[in-house]
Amino acid sequence: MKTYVIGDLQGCHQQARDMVARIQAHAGTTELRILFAGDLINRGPDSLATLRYVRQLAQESNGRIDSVLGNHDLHLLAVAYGIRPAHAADTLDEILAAPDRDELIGWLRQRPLALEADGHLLVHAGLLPQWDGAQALALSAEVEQMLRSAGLGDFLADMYGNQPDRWHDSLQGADRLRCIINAMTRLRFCTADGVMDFKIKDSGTADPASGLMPWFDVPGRRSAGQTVVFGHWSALGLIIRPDVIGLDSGCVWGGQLSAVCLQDRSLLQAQCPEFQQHSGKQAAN
Ligand SMILES: Nc1ncnc2c1ncn2[C@@H]1O[C@H](COP(=O)(O)OP(=O)(O)OP(=O)(O)OP(=O)(O)OC[C@H]2O[C@@H](n3cnc4c(N)ncnc43)[C@H](O)[C@@H]2O)[C@@H](O)[C@H]1O
Repeated sequence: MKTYVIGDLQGCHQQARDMVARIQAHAGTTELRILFAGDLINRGPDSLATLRYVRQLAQESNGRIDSVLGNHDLHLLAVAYGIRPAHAADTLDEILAAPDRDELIGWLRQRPLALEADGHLLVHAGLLPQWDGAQALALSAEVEQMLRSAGLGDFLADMYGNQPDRWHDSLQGADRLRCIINAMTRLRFCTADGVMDFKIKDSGTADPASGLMPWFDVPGRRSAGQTVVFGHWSALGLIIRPDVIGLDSGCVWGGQLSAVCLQDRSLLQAQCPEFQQHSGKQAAN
């Protein structure tokens, strides 16, 4: 069995199809598992086709193809439930108007926030330093139970916000779920104590004086013994280390779509058209 993880697609349908075909060729006759790092949709040109494609792959795969949820996937749920207005930059209208919208949304809300695969832990954004892999999976399951429940609409109204910005085991209710979601789908930087920052998005580094560091560089983080695979951080770009694999190399921003084989760390990359101009580039112009 070979397991490949593909980074953030963000509605880049053709690039997704091409990457899956390359993975199939790369794996040859070996049995294959394909996981997506979340943010299947939004910002890119073809969110509807991308969501339909990944859902169909997953449904035909007998559990061997799946995706974790990203912040843009959760945003689609909130817009579809009428909780949040769409942003001007969203490219979600086709999904919202699609005849199979309910099936697509129904599939999306069944997806996990975290997955274990071949000793690796997959999550869209990050983990707080207090969590080991087992606790992260248990906390993900708490959110999944809510997303699949009849209370989803009410919860989505409570999902937004940056507080509480740190974990405590005693957190309860919407605060607890929001903290888990913010870490697993939005986190980039935090302090050594795990206080989350959501302001810095367009950089791979923070001012050292701020006390902020990438979540995966927090000394003594409890998940360090297991390789964590994540996406979300396009300004950081591809990172492959023994303890972390970061796979958002800016597909939708004119970068690459990246995929990695977890067994041997083979890297597959494809250059993508510039569907959106990123903030770093605008600042340089
Ligand atoms: N609890 C909660 N609270 C609030 N919102 C919640 C939420 N739960 C879910 N959400 C949802 O989250 C959604 C997204 O929020 P946003 O706030 O828009 O998301 P983001 O951090 O910009 O993340 P994104 O996933 O787009 O990151 P990327 O690295 O590609 O892009 C990040 C930036 O990097 C820049 N960038 C990309 N590549 C770069 C490069 N090479 N150099 C410099 N900058 C670059 C881009 O211009 C971009 O500005 C919202 O719609 C919201 O609804």
